[in-house]
Amino acid sequence: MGLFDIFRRHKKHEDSQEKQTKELENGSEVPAASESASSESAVQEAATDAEQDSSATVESQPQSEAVPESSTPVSSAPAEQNVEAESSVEEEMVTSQNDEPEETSTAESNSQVAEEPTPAPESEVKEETEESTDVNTDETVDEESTAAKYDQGLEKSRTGFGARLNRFLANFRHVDEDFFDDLEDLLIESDVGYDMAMKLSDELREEVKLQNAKSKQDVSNVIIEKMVELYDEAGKDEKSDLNFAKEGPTVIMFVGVNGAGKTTTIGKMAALFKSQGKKVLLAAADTFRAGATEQLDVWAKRDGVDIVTGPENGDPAAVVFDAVQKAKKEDYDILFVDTAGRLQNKVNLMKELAKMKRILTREIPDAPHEVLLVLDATTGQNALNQAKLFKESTDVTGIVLTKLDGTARGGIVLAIRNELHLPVKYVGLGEKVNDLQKFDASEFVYGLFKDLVEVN
Ligand SMILES: Nc1nc2c(ncn2[C@@H]2O[C@H](COP(=O)(O)OP(=O)(O)OP(=O)(O)O)[C@@H](O)[C@H]2O)c(=O)[nH]1
Repeated sequence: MGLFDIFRRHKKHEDSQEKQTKELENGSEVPAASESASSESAVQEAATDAEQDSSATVESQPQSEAVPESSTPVSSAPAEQNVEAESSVEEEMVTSQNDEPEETSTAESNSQVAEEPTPAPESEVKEETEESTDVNTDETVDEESTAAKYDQGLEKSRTGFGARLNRFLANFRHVDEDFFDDLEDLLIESDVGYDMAMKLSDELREEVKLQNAKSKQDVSNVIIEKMVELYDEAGKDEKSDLNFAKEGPTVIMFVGVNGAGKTTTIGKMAALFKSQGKKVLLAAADTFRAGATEQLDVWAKRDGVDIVTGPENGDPAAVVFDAVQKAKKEDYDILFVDTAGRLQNKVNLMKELAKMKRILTREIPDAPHEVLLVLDATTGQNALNQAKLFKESTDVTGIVLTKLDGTARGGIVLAIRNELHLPVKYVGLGEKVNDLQKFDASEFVYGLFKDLVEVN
């Protein structure tokens, strides 16, 4: 199954680093290790700079809003606005004029005014110049920094869930019923979920007997091995890679409750794809939460990507309409759509998301290519309950699990897979722009349990 391969790989790497450090202490040359360490710290510094820069960008926001309104429609080539020459961030701003983005699908055509696919409402399009790419866009995620990110981001869970399991195993005397009762409690308290905890404990009863595991190390290895096996099993048909359009723009919609980290995730993901040379457009379709558009706009400036915004409390579908038209006409590779996270009224949420999806599908038949649900890992069972509601409201295709660095109970990844059957595609391991990582189950297991598993 290869679980212990990653532990072996990391051990080999650590051993070789240790060897190099020793050699360095003894005065011999050590180029590779020191280089990788400094490149890692350079990325860290860049990210810190970005954090600092972001406040400056926020302050420059009013300036951008003072740009005169234009009547140039989005559908035409963007009209140039004479923005300050030294403003490297915002080169063009186009204001389009129609009122509602009607979204007359064939099914609805009787009840709706015929569609006029002219530019939508008061949406604004802000475009970034190449020079505006000021921070963090050249980050590439190599294997080593991925491992380091998981290592740092999961520290809290490792010293929470991992260490508790470690203590539990250090103190057990017999693998008896009490042992399994206590293990179930520990797993549930670590957000693994009730069903998963029961399943795990049932299977462990058999496995421990089968492998005749008695020592702490044997039992520990069996538990972790079984966790990974059940995790793999629960998601064998899941695809954790993002689904990209075969041609034309890839549209990724983000849903989730306020505060889960949607805006931050979009900002981080836009930086990541821009750094890979993709042409990225953001649609600020969360027009209901005060400040949501401005927050996304700050990310657009930081990342040096274009954004389509609408007025506060305006129709979010109008923004989506403008954005998808623009993405198509101007050959964007990726369109990220931020949506409002109102769960108070499931029917409204469902209608709102369905309306946006209809607009997208009408413009690009296989869009949206992904509907990513952003969940806050620190909210445990609540996050799972929210996920169930969103799943009932729209076709969610994957999860972005944010703030994993902020929870001491990383078991939620197992619960998501077992209860929701949705792939975790990305994880947030910190607040910095490069702390968003593609989900890697092996790195996750290693980051959580590296102190428990011993390999030769
Ligand atoms: N530590 C940590 N903080 C995060 C992560 N993702 C987001 N955050 C923080 O969580 C807070 C809320 O995230 P936002 O993106 O602002 O979420 P929001 O705008 O309140 O709500 P939505 O965008 O509607 O989800 C911000 O302070 C983010 O910096 C993460 O992976 N780790």
